[in-house]
Amino acid sequence: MADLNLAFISLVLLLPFALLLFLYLIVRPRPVRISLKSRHVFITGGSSGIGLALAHQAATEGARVSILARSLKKLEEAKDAIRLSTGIDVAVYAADVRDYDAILKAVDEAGPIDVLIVNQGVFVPQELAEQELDEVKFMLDVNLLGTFNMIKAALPAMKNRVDRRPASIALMSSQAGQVGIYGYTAYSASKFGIRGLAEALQQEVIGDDIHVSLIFPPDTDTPGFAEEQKKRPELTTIIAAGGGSMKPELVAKKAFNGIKSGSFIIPCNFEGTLLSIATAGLSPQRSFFMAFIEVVGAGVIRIVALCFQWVWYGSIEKWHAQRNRT
Ligand SMILES: NC(=O)C1=CN([C@@H]2O[C@H](COP(=O)(O)OP(=O)(O)OC[C@H]3O[C@@H](n4cnc5c(N)ncnc54)[C@H](OP(=O)(O)O)[C@@H]3O)[C@@H](O)[C@H]2O)C=CC1
Ligand SMILES: CCCCCCCCCCCCCCCC(=O)[C@@H](N)CO
Repeated sequence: MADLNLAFISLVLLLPFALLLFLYLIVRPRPVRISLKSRHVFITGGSSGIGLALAHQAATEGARVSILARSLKKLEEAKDAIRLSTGIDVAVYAADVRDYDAILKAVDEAGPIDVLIVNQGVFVPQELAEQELDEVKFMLDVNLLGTFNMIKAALPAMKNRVDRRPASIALMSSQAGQVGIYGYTAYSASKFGIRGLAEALQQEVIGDDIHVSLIFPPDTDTPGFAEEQKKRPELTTIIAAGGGSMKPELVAKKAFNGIKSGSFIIPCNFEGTLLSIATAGLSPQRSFFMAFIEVVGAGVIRIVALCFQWVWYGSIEKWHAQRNRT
C-alpha cells in the first residue's frame, strides 16, 4: 500500500516535469533574441497614439527610426516631440498605405528595414446593418490590404539584409482580432485577417531568420480612440470594457518586450494574456513555459471564456429589453 502511494505521488510530481521537458524539446520556432540597438525600425502610423509611443521607445533604445503616415504635418509634429524628449531625429515619410507605389518609394528611400512594425489602423465601430459598405471597405483596405502592401514593399530588402542578425515583422492587431465584438464586424474581420496572414508568413520567412509578431492591445488611450468614442455603440463600450484599458506607452513597452523575444502572440495586459491562452489555436509558441500554461489551462480557460460570453449576451439582452420599453 505504501509502495502504491509512493508510486502515485511520484507520478503526479513527475508528470508536469515530463510535460515541461517534452514541450521544451518540441516548441518551434526556437526562442530568439532580436536587438533594436543600431537597427532600422520602421513604424507605420508612427505619428500618433500607439505608433508614436513605439517610435519614442525605439529611439530611446538606440534604433534608427523611420515613421510613415498620411499627414506630413502630424509627422513633423511627432518628429519634433521625439527630438525634444530624446534628442534623436527620426525620418518621416508621408504616404498612404493603400497606395502601393507611394509605399514602395518610401521604403526604397528609407533603406533596408530590420524591424518593420505595421501599426496603422482605422476603426469606425457601428452595427453592420447601419454601416455603409464604403466604411467597411475603408477599414479592410487600410488595416488588412495596407498591411499586405507594407510587407510586400519591405520584404525583398529585409531578406537580402547584409547584417544577418534576426529581423522582425510585427503587426498591430487588437483584442478585437482575437474575439469578435459587437460593432466591430469590419474591424474584427480586418484584424482576424492579419492573424491568418501572420501565421502563414511566419512559415515563409523563418528560413530568412525573420520573426513575425502579432500585438493585441485592449482599448488604448490614443487620439484615434478619443475619436472612436464619439460614435461608439453603447454595447461595444460595455463589451470591450472586459479587455481592460491601457496607456499607449505601456502598450509600446509590452510590444517591444515581445518583439525582442520573437513572441508570435503578444498580449498587453492580464485580460489579454487570458484571451491569448484561450485563443492559442495552432499558432506557434516559442516559450515552453507558455505552452505548458496553454496545455494545462485549456479546460479552465474555456470555462472562463464561456462565462464572458454569458455576461456579454446578458448585456445584449438587457440592452434590447431596455430599448423595447422606451
Ligand atoms: N487605441 C485603441 O484602443 C487600440 C488600437 N489598436 C490598433 O493600434 C493601431 C494604432 O491605433 P491608435 O494609435 O489608436 O490610432 P491613431 O488614430 O491615434 O493613429 C493612427 C496612425 O495611423 C496613421 N494612418 C491612418 N491611416 C493611414 C493610412 N491609410 N496610411 C498610412 N498611415 C495611416 C495615422 O496617421 P494619418 O492619419 O496622418 O495617416 C496615425 O499615425 C491601429 O492598428 C489600431 O487598430 C488596437 C487595439 C486598441
Ligand atoms: C478567456 C478569457 C477572456 C478574457 C477577456 C476577454 C475580453 C475581450 C474584450 C475585447 C475588447 C476589444 C477591444 C478592442 C479595442 C480596439 O481595437 C478599439 N479600441 C479600436 O482601436
